[in-house]
Amino acid sequence: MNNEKFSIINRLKSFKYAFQGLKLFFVNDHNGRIHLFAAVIAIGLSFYLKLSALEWISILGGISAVIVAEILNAAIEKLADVVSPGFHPKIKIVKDLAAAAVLVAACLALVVGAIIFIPKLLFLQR
Ligand SMILES: Nc1ncnc2c1ncn2[C@@H]1O[C@H](COP(=O)(O)OP(=O)(O)OP(=O)(O)O)[C@@H](O)[C@H]1O
Repeated sequence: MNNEKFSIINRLKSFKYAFQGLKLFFVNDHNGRIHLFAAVIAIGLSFYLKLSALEWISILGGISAVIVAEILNAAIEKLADVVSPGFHPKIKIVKDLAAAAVLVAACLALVVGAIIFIPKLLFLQR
């Protein structure tokens, strides 16, 4: 437990650092930029297709799961590169597991997107 006195300034600083992390991810990280682009497309399509509240929740849930997984994956990769700059079989397992988390979230988001968008897009063309 932290015995430091509660300070609103320190809480605000934590937000500042978190936003610095977000900026690092979405501006400097290639995967982050790709995910931001995909999220913008999905949100744009959701507005265009006038999704219901439940459909919006599913799409936003999918987007956040992928972005959260990718941010944690990027953080783990950076930490692993400091801990072991050279090849290490255990670092391989750590990095592969972190990448697997992104893969699972991305596949599920893709399925959710397909279930919601495909019937609406097919219906639009008739
Ligand atoms: N230090 C290491 N020791 C062992 N295996 C590693 C190491 N670094 C990377 N690897 C292997 O290479 C794969 C890719 O690692 P890397 O850090 O390049 O991830 P990436 O997703 O390609 O990176 P980026 O996000 O920069 O594109 C890992 O999943 C792991 O199997």
